[in-house]
Amino acid sequence: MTTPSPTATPSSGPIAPSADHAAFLLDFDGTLVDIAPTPASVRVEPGLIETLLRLRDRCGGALAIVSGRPIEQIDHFLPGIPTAVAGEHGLTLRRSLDGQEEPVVTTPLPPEWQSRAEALTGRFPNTALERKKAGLVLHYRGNPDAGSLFEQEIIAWLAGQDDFEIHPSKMAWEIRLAGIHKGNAVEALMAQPPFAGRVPVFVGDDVTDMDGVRAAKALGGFGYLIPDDFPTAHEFRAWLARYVETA
Ligand SMILES: O=P(O)(O)OC[C@H]1O[C@H](O[C@H]2O[C@H](CO)[C@@H](O)[C@H](O)[C@H]2O)[C@H](O)[C@@H](O)[C@@H]1O
Repeated sequence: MTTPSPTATPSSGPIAPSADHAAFLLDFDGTLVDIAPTPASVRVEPGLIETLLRLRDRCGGALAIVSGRPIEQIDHFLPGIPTAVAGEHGLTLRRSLDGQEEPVVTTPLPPEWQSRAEALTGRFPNTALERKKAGLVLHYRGNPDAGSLFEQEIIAWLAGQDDFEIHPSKMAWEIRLAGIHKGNAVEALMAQPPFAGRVPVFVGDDVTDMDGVRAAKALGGFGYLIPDDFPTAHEFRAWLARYVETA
């Protein structure tokens, strides 16, 4: 359990510990960047890199991105910015800027699911298949009518096995390893420097982020969701920009 720390309140919005006590663990899509038509088309807003670098500096390096995306995608959009990155909802972890991704032992995804998913997304225009280290995402933002059929198909593929689960995402269905969630990543990060001993502040926007919120609160910290606590991702980023100047 972390000891109580002074809180800082930027001119408006939720409270957070002062920067010399805080560790920030932030979601990417829908939080640091607005949701876009495709995963590749998200845009990092002008000023965000500067805010994150200042945040990392003010928090003694305790800045992590905890994303559903693979780590290399976070590196692409935020190169050299967060100290640590957890990818694929906590399956993968790199704890430091110059460190290596920690080795992961995964159950191999049954190859027939990949070919079934390719066939399925091939039947529906403007849908897409995203492959991860230990999972698949079937995106239907470009064709919302495909969503319920994707769900039914995936549920049928997964029947009779316990290694993988179906999870909802924003206009997407994801197959992931059972038991993997962002709460594990928050706990693992908070156990070691530069995060250990600080008060976690987790911010996200999606169902997958609720585990991060729960873990941060269980560690004596703060967990915030968009739109419950910040009306929009843009307003969260504006709050963060004010925080780095005042906290
Ligand atoms: O945990 P996050 O960092 O929020 O990542 C969650 C998923 O984000 C991506 O998909 C979502 O964002 C896309 C870009 O805005 C959007 O086009 C898509 O509809 C959303 O589902 C990413 O592709 C997934 O791998 C992440 O799990």
